Amino acid sequence: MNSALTPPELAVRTVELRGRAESLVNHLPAGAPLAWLSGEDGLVGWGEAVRLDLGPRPEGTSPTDTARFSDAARWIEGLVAGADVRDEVGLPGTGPVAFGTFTFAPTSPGTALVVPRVLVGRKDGRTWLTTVTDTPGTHPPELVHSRSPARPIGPVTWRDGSLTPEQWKGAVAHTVSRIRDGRLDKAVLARDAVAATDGPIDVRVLLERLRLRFPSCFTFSVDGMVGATPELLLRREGDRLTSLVLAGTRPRGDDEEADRALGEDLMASAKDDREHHLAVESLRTALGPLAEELDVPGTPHLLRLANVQHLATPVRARLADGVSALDAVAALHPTAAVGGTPTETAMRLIAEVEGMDRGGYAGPVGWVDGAGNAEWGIALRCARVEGRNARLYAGGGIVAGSDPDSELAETESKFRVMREALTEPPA
Ligand SMILES: C=C(O[C@@H]1C=C(C(=O)O)C=C[C@H]1O)C(=O)O
Repeated sequence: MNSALTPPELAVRTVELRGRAESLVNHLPAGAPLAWLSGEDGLVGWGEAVRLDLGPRPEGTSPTDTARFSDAARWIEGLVAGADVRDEVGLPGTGPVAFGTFTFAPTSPGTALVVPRVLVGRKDGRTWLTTVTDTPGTHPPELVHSRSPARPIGPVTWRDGSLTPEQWKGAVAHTVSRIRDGRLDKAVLARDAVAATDGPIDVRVLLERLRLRFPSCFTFSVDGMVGATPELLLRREGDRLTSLVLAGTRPRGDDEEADRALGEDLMASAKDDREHHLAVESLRTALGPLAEELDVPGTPHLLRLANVQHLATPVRARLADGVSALDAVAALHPTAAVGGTPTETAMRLIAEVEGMDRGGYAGPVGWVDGAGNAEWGIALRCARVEGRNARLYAGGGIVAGSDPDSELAETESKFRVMREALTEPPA
C-alpha cells in the first residue's frame, strides 16, 4: 500500500492552444510518456506531479477483489477536493487528469495512477494544455523541453515467453476438457513473448506507429504498458456510459474475397456466438445494478481492424446517481472477454495454467478527470516495455468447441500489433 493515500494540494491550469494540428505524440519528451490516443484526438502527458502505486494484495485474496479500484477512487477524490483548478476549456480530459493502469489480478504488482505535470489534449479540433504545480501561478519545469528526435528501434530478437507454443496448446486442451466436464463455460487463456533490442525502446516510436495503423483503437502508454486496444471497457461523459464488447475473432484475409469469407464465417459460427454472448452477458449482469437505462443490441456487428476482425457489441447506459467511472470499472472488470464464465472459476484456472503473471495485461488502462469523465480500455494488443525489452501478451476465449492450433494462430494474429510496432522500418 502506498503511504501517499492523502495526495498533496495541487494547482491545476488548463488553457486553450490554438493552431496546433500536429500529432500529439510530437509533444512528448523521451522518457516515460503517458498517452491515450484515438486517431488525432486524445491526451498525452509527461512529468509526474503525483503518483499512487498500489501494491499486490496478499496471496489468497479472492481473484475478484476490487480494493485496488476503491483505493484509487478514494485517492482521486482527495486529489480533486484539494486541488486549486482553473480550467478555461471544460471538456472531458481538461482540469486534473490521472492516467492509470490496473493489474488483471488483485495479487499482481503494477497498479499505478499518475497525474502528469504537463498534459496536452485534443478533442474535435480543440487543443488544450494543462499544467500541474505545487504552487499557484508557477509553471512546472517540465513545460519547456527541447524536442529530442525519436530514437529508432534497433534489430529485435525474440524468445518464447513463459510457455512454449506446445505447452500453451496443452493448457488450451486442458481448459477445453475442464469446460466439457462442466466445471466452467469459458476461460480466456493468454501467452507472452519477449522482444529484446539493442538499446532503450523509445515508446514515442511505438505510439506513433500504433496510432496511425489503428486509428479506431485506443493507443496507450501508462507506466510501461504500451499498446493499441480495440476494446473500450467504458467511456463516461456526465451520466452517460458507453462500452464496446469484443469476443470472437478471425484473421484478415489476403484479398477481399478471402477477407469477406472469414468475416461471414465468424458471423455464422456457433462457437464464436457463444463466446461473444458470454462476454455480453457478463457486462449486462455487472452493469445492470449501476444503470438507470441499459441498451444492449441483440446481435453483434463485425469490427475490422488491420490485423483481425471481431464480433462487436456497443453498449450504452445511463448511470444511476453517485456511480463513478471507477465504481463501474470495478464492477465490470474482468468481463468474460478477458476472464471467463463463471468469473471466479475462470480466474483461478487462468492463474493455474498460464504459467505467467498477466500484470497489467487484460486489466483496465486509461484516465479519469476531476469532473468524473473517463475512458478506460482493456489493456490488450500490448506489451510491458522496460528498457531494451518488451513482453508482449495475447490471448483468446476458450469454449467447449475450441481447437488449440486455431487458438495459437489467433494469439499470433494479436501479437502482430506489437510485433509490427517494434519492427516496422521507419517510413
Ligand atoms: C484476449 C484478447 O482479446 C480478447 C478476446 C477475443 C476473442 O477471444 O475472440 C477478442 C477480443 C478481446 O476481447 C487479446 O487480445 O489478448
